[in-house]
Order: sequence, then C-alpha cells, then structure tokens
Amino acid sequence: MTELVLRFRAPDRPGIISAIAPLLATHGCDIRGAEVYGDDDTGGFFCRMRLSSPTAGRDALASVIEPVACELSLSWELHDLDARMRVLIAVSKFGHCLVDLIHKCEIGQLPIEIVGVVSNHETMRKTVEWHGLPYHHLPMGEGKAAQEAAFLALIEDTGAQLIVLARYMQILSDDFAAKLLGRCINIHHSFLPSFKGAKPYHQAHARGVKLIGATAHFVTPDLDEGPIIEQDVRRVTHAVTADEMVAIGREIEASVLSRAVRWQAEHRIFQNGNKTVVL
Ligand SMILES: Nc1nc2c(c(=O)[nH]1)N[C@@H](CN(C=O)c1ccc(C(=O)N[C@@H](CCC(=O)O)C(=O)O)cc1)CN2
Repeated sequence: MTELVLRFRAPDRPGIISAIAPLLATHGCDIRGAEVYGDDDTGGFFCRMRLSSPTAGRDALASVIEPVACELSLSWELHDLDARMRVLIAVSKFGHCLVDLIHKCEIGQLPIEIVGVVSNHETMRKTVEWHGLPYHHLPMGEGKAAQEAAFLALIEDTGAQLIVLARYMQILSDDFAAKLLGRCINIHHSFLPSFKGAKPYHQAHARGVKLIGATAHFVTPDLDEGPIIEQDVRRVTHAVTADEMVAIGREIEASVLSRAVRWQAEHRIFQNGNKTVVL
C-alpha cells in the first residue's frame, strides 16, 4: 500500500475534481482525505488529496494523471508520503528552534530528514554533533558572497529540499534569496508585520505592546516580507521586561516554526501571490 499526496492548483472553474476523482478510482486509489480552496480574489483553485494506492506506485499513477492534468491546465505534484523531506537548518547563536526541530525529528513528530546544520558561528556545533548530525561552520569573515557561495554548494551537495532559517541572523543577498524562493522558511521573532529587523522584542517593549509573537514565512529578497505560513502570540503586561519577552518568545518561535516545517514536509502549503494557502 502506497500513501501518497496529490496536490494541484489551477484557474478555478467547475469540474476539476469530477475529472480527477474517476481517474484515481479507475486505478484503485482511495481518497483518504481531501481539502480544497477557491480564492475569489485571485480566481485560483487549490486542492490537496491524501491517497491510498494498493497497486499503482507513485510513478505509475503520475503517468496516468499527466495527460488529464495537462488538459485541465493543472499545476500538480504527487508525493510519496513515506519519503521524508531533506532539510538543511541554518542557525546563528540562539539554538532553541534548532534543538526543537532536531528533537521532533528524532521522535518522529516531523516527517523530515535533517541533512545538516549550517552556521556562521561555532556556538551550536557541540549540541548538533552530539545528535550525530553534520555541522558546517561558514563564517562571514571571507565576505557575504563567498559565504553564500559555500552555503549554496552545501544545499546542492546535501540534496536539501528545504532550507530552514532557525534564528539565522544574516540577511541573505537578493541573488541568494531568489535562488531559494519557495524552499526557504524563516522564523521571525515578532508578530509580523510589526517590528521587522534584528531586535523585535526590544522594539515591542519600547512600544508597550500587550501581545508578542512569532512568524514563520517564506524567505524573499525583501527582509521579513515573504508569504506568511504560521503565526502565534502571547499576552504580556506592562511589567514584562524586554529580556523576559525574549524568554517568552523562544517557546512561541519554536512551536510556530516546527508547525510550518511539518506543513511544508506534508506538502500542505501553496504560495498564493504574497500569501499562502495551507490545506
Ligand atoms: N533575504 C532575507 N534574508 C533573511 C530574512 C528575510 O526575510 N529575507 N530573514 C532573516 C531573519 N531575520 C529576521 O527574522 C533577520 C536576521 C538578521 C537581521 C540583521 O539585521 N542582520 C544583520 C547582522 C546581524 C548580526 O550579524 O548579528 C545583517 O545581516 O547585517 C535582520 C533580520 C534571515 N535572513
């Protein structure tokens, strides 16, 4: 039995599901779950189906879907759910999101394979190597261009399908960010669009907010402007210091980022203009 995810998007119109469903039934596929969304603003239609296929494997099924999808102008993907997404994690000095991802991967809560950890500091090497994972120290000393070239080579060498910036505090150049479009997720330590930049908790404290939060988003060349995937908040009072906000924020950041990574690994996220649809 093969567990698969079929996901597709197309200009919205009647008859898309009724064209696909019989095809799946003909090939013995059971639709175990399905979510759809039609966007009135963009006219887009989005669908994610979880399939059980007793006989046809991924490639066999893909070969019969292709002609129909072409006829319907579908942009589609078919993923084997047993295949874990290859993930390269980037971190600077703060390891709370990194260790949360490693732990959740180790206990099987995240369907990913961590292919390595990259950092511009040595701070997290001991922890990462203790978990038996490769650590790649890429300091900024040789300049951003050289560092990013080494970072990109690592992405290619490891076959990483997703790059996670787990409190990686370097702004990626426009060229590098453009090369990672749709496959790089960042955790920003504020409730975007408020408090962009490097020190959001101090900005929040200075502003006197009553809620602080974290935002997972796809990385684009524009700092902290990428499509938002997940957010969460916590209530704070006048008595909470900036340092206490940093401490409260760690838990929010880790939970928000791990949810975004799980959804990406489960092929649930569609980019929809500068927004996302999560099915
Ligand atoms: N092209 C992009 N690169 C990065 C993004 C992004 O959205 N687009 N997100 C950041 C993460 N981040 C906030 O979430 C962030 C990181 C770093 C800075 C910053 O000002 N860094 C300084 C250096 C700071 C240092 O060395 O400690 C800098 O790069 O000059 C702001 C926001 C990750 N990259």
